Amino acid sequence: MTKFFKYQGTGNDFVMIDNREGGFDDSIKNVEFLCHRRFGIGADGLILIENADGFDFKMRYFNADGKEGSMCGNGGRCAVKFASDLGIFEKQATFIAVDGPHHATVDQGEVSLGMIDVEEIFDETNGYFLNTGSPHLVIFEEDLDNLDVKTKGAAIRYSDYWVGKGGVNVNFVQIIDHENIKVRTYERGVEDETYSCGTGVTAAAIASSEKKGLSQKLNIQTLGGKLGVSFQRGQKFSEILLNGPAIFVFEGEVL
Ligand SMILES: N[C@@H](CCC[C@H](N)C(=O)O)C(=O)O
Repeated sequence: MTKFFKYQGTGNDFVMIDNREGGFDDSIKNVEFLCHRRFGIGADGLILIENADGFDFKMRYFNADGKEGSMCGNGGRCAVKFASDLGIFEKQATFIAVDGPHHATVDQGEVSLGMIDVEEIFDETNGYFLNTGSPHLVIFEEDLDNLDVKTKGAAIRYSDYWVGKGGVNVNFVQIIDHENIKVRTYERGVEDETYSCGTGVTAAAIASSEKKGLSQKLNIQTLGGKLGVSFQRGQKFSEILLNGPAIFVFEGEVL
């Protein structure tokens, strides 16, 4: 039996496993099964909390397709809340993930997560590309409510160009005003629109500030709720913080 916990961060949902003693079957088949919304628990991804020397914990992230992925921002926030609920730390945590060390703070249900520095924004034919721990394309749109995100996002993600680069997450952004944007994301590895994507809204906020002159502290409306992103701009984009809720949903055991 595998003991699991389900968490969500603005509707981006994750199966969480405490794997500090090892033993979890992290095969593609098993992770895909656990994330399956009909045959399994159902989630956009699965996260393992493991031990790591010099850190409070190590986070390993797998997409719903069962493959170990790049960084997940909402998953990172949920991992921090899970580790806090397990009693691994009190208010401040330092953990290691696939993209390097992260610092985070928890204040009840809110988690503020430090993201990796972003070196550069690349102009692409249909948007802006940046890596916030995961690869993201940011496309500005006038009307997000009436956009077919799944069809449009999949067409871009599966284009020869992006498949050749290992795939991409596609974020559609509508500017509301100087401090507010709306974001909808097609996620690689889930291969669908998710309710929210942490590394995606981080990319959207940086691109909105840099390319459209918006604030360096933005409120972001996603399908699953509100997130905040702030950062500093120097030679690169640094001190990037992703803030928002990370919520325990239920726990159980699965064969
Ligand atoms: N939902 C995540 C993003 C996870 C990574 C992505 N699916 C990929 O493999 O590129 C987030 O909150 O950042």
